[in-house]
Amino acid sequence: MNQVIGLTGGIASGKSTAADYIREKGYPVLDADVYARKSTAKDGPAYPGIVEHFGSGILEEDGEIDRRKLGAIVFNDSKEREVLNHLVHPEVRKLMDRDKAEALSESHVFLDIPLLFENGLDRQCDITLTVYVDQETQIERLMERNSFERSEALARINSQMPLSEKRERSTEVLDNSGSKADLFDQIDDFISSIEK
Ligand SMILES: CC(C)(COP(=O)(O)OP(=O)(O)OC[C@H]1O[C@@H](n2cnc3c(N)ncnc32)[C@H](O)[C@@H]1O)[C@@H](O)C(=O)NCCC(=O)NCCS
Ligand SMILES: Nc1ncnc2c1ncn2[C@@H]1O[C@H](COP(=O)(O)OP(=O)(O)OP(=O)(O)O)[C@@H](O)[C@H]1O
Repeated sequence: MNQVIGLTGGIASGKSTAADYIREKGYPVLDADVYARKSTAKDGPAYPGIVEHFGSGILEEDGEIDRRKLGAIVFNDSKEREVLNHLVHPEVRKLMDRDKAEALSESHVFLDIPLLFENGLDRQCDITLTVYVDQETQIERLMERNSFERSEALARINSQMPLSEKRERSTEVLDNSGSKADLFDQIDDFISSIEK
C-alpha cells in the first residue's frame, strides 16, 4: 500500500535531521524548503513577483534574493509574510506534486513540510509525524544554527502555529529534546511500525 507521510515540526525542531536519517534508511523524502529555494532563485518562477513587491533593496549584488533581508521583513510583519506565501506556495506545490506522483511508485513517501498544518496539507497525508522540542531548546538551536539574536529566533518561531498544537494534531510524534541518537531510535521504531 502506498502511504504518504507528512513530516513536520517547528523551525529548527529537527525536521531536516530526521529527514536525512529517513533518506539514509532508503525512503524518498521531498523537502518543501528545497522547492521554495528553487522557486525564489533568480531564474525561479516566484522571483519576478517578489522583486516587484519587495523592491530591489532585498537583492544581493548578483541579483539573488538576500534571504536574511527578506526574512527580516516577513518574519516581523504577517501581512508581508502573507504576500510572500501567496507568491511562493503555489509554485512549491506544483513542483512537489510532480515529484510526489513519481515517488509514489515507492511504498512510502515522506513530505518534509514546515507549514503542513498551517496550509491544510495534512489532509493529503495518511500519517502526520511531528518533530517536537521544548521551546527553550528550539530557541537555543535556532540561535546557534543561524547566528540569530534571541529576538530574531522568537520572531520566526512566533510566525508559525505553536509547536504544541502541531504535536496535538499529529498522528505520531518524535521527541527531539534529547540527543540525535534518541531521535534516530524513535525513527527506527516508527519505521518498524509502518513496515508491519
Ligand atoms: C523568508 C525566506 C527568504 C528566509 O530564508 P532563510 O534561508 O532564512 O530560511 P529557510 O528558507 O531556510 O527557512 C527556514 C525555516 O523557516 C520557516 N519558514 C520559512 N518560511 C516561512 C513562512 N512563510 N512562514 C512561517 N515559517 C516559515 C520554516 O520552518 C523553514 O524550515 C524563506 O524562508 C522564504 O522564501 N520563505 C517563503 C517560502 C516558505 O513558506 N517556505 C517554507 C516552506 S514552503
Ligand atoms: N537532538 C539534537 N541535539 C542537538 N542538536 C540538534 C538535535 N537535532 C537537531 N539539532 C541541530 O539543531 C539545528 C536544527 O535542526 P534541523 O536543521 O534538523 O531543524 P529543521 O526543523 O529542519 O529546521 P528548519 O525549520 O529551519 O528547516 C541544526 O543545527 C541541527 O544540527
